[in-house]
Amino acid sequence: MPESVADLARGVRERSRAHIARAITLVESSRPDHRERARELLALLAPDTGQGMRVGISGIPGAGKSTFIDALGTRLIERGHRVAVVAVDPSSARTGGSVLGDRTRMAQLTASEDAFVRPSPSGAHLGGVARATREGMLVLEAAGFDVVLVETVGVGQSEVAVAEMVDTFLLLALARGGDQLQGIKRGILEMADVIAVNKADGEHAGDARVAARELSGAMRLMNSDPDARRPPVLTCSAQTGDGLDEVWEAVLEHRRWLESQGSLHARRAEQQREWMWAMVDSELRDAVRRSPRVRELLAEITPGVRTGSVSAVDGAARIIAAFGADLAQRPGE
Ligand SMILES: Nc1nc2c(ncn2[C@@H]2O[C@H](COP(=O)(O)OP(=O)(O)OP(=O)(O)O)[C@@H](O)[C@H]2O)c(=O)[nH]1
Repeated sequence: MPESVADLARGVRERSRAHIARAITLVESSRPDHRERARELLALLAPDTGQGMRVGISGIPGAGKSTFIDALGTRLIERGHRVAVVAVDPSSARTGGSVLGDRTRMAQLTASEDAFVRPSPSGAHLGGVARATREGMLVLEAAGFDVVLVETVGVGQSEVAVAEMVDTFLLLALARGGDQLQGIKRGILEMADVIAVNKADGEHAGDARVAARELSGAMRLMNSDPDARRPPVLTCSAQTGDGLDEVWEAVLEHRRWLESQGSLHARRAEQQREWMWAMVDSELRDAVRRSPRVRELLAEITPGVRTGSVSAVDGAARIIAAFGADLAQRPGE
């Protein structure tokens, strides 16, 4: 007999690590009966969510994300915070195991009672992974974690998914020889609320300062509106701890700026609305793929779509019609 959802919710609120882990496993599952229980659980926990500071942390592999999160998280715990780390890494589906949020990469945090480090959920498509991470974040907020760090790799669409679930988006950059912007996509710079050039230590300290100045200049060029907020570009060393307090102060500063404009509330309200539609998209997509008529039709038309004898437009219209026919027959589905 599985434990009741009410017991699970109580355990989460009482901060039992075993309950928290089971609750996150439940919200990560895509099985329809688990989804039903997850919805009930999230409804019970809803009054205790939302109070966390949600901070996204992005950077190309090797930028030092895990070292940074370990060091920053440890400092925040020393100041009395409780820190959760979650991740969005759809590539973990391919490797069969998650890279981000790996326990061994955040040794200090993992050992702390006031931290909870959860690897990226695995999943075939980004929408499902992002849903699971977002719901995991809500569970952790209900368990009293007041800082939630959401880690992601600095490539592709996962940054967008993370930006849509956090209050502040922090980009960790690296100083490189020559063109400092190399490897950082413009779209990611545009999403950044705070930028920190990491590994500003030893012989590289000077390079990091140059890179920070160049990035700062690039941000000015990207947005010429004199009234626009420009993300600060700082330098830090996750290894020595230099600059970490300043980076956190910049995160808090961004938060105060959002609050002063009423934008924190507006940002979250907009995220909720977009989130609702993302769920509709993802659940519809799953329902269409489960529909028996659609499955039959797919077997019939997919070879033709590949060779071009059935156009993609025509194929899509027939899939939707087949799904509609299934729905009409079984309105409860
Ligand atoms: N010198 C220096 N090295 C650092 C710093 N931060 C991280 N590193 C080193 O950089 C390497 C990559 O750091 P990680 O924290 O694993 O980087 P990551 O961005 O999580 O990288 P992936 O695991 O590939 O996603 C490790 O060898 C770290 O020891 C720093 O501030 N200074």
